[in-house]
Amino acid sequence: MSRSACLIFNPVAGQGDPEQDLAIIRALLEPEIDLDVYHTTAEVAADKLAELAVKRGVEAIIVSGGDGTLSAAATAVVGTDIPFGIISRGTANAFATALKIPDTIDAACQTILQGRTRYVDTAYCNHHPMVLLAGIGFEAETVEMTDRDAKKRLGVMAYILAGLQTLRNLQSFQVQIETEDKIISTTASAVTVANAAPPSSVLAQGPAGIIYDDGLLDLTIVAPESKAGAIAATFHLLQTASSGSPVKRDDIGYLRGKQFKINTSPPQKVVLDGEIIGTTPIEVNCVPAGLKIFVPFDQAVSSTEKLEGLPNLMVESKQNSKIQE
Ligand SMILES: Nc1ncnc2c1ncn2[C@@H]1O[C@H](COP(=O)(O)OP(=O)(O)OP(=O)(O)O)[C@@H](O)[C@H]1O
Repeated sequence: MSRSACLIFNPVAGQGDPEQDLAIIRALLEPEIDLDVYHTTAEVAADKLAELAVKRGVEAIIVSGGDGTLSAAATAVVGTDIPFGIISRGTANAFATALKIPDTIDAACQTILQGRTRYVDTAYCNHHPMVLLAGIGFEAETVEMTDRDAKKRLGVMAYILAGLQTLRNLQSFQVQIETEDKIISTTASAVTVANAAPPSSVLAQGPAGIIYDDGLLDLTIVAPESKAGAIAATFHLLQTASSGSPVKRDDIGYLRGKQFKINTSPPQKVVLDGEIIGTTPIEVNCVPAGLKIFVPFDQAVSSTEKLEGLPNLMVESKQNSKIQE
């Protein structure tokens, strides 16, 4: 057998039968990959298991669980250059969707077997590694209201019900956002800094498309003046995200940058990749190409460079001499 990997498996994630899920994963992967399987427990989380795997110098790390498990494991793999395989078995599967990885066990395993990898950006938020997004305000309140029991019973509906409940008590706050070249002050109900985001993360969808390998973060400010305005703004974000056009409402703003320092008055809860990490202030810094993930063959890899066609082009490698004309 030529390939090996550490498989980190959360036995309580999602609504499926974990024993059956693991049997399917093993049946699909083990003919080609020598798997070393570790289960997460209530005490030993996926980040600890991934950290130990990195220390052992494994060839690849494959993680199977919900968004919490995938994000936690990814934090230990950021910056290591160890390929990261994603087998999503959660409620929302935002992690896989944001990174355009299939979210069925079968297709996710095929993606890993194909062995194609690409680099994606990550970020640090107050020194915590971040793959998807940091949400201030509305999103953090919604996540806090959605418990594991509700998710088991209701699935994604649990988030929607919690969202509606939060909307009923919609709070706005003063926010100050410092970028590399400006300081912005406004009133908002939600501020979201996204490295990557699935379409379902509506509050992150200010710009037309979030690019996860451009070395930049996308910040969206949602500042409705009433509950009716909040519903209209959310609907507008849904529409513009699906049509790929930028937002056009006065109560929604967005900008891109390599880093953001954000403070609010009063302090607001912060959710980072699905987990509450504390309250504002936060500082978020992009880490270009921080994570190497297995991706499907049909995923278009956007080019990071285009030089061909330029007049009198000559490109020289710094090690060798001229390599392209
Ligand atoms: N063996 C276990 N027993 C109890 N809890 C566990 C165990 N393994 C992991 N956990 C807990 O599972 C949580 C992570 O769950 P995860 O997010 O992967 O699944 P989910 O909640 O079903 O999915 P989603 O986040 O997509 O809704 C962590 O809080 C972790 O402490």
